[in-house]
Amino acid sequence: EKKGLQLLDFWVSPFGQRCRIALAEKGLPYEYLEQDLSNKSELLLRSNPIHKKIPVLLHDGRPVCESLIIVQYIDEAFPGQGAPLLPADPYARAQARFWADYVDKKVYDCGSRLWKLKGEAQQQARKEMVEILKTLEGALGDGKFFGGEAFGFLDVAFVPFTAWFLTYERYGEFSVEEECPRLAAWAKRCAERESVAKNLYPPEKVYEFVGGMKKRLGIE
Ligand SMILES: N[C@@H](CCC(=O)N[C@@H](CSO)C(=O)NCC(=O)O)C(=O)O
Repeated sequence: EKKGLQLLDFWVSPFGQRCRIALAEKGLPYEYLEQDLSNKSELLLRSNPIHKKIPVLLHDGRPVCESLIIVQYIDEAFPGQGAPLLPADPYARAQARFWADYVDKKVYDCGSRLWKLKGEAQQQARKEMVEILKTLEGALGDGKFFGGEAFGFLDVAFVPFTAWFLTYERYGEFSVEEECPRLAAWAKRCAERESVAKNLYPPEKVYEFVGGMKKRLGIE
């Protein structure tokens, strides 16, 4: 098997972007392998036979699956590289993992309902999304980052979704700036970091991608 790091990924995936940002924050070189999810490669199917999803990190040929697990693996497998992503204190680690799990449980699913559904169901998703973002803004408090002074694990877990805010705002007819000004400021702060700027796509590109998905799904 190949030595070093390969990342099986898909350009617009917020889950894959978590891994790209973590690798960049650690200064770790890796081979990026874009995957065709409509015609999955042998490599993807044998690297993640259970979920058959990206991202998958291959470390000296050994696969690590699930984006939050990959980010934590990177932190643990390369301790000397760059700053730690997870806090040292076990209680702080538990809190960071709690909120990363919250992001995983809430944001993507609610966001998908926001652009897939219509009428009452879409209104419900809009209400939920504003609630989710306000809750996350509460977790941020008046910190510079979710990790406090330092950009950390929870920032990595959530920041890819900031490229979807424009899409959520347009389909949900709300403004993140208005509803969650501190969260909007955090997103701008993160966007100034090279690891984020290099790995997120412009919100308009994400909006176009979602428009294409709606067409492919036959949702006008
Ligand atoms: N919990 C996982 C989710 C990955 C995922 O949804 N990957 C999608 C593309 S991004 O939306 C995927 O690979 N889908 C392919 C498929 O479902 O066939 C993680 O955090 O890594």
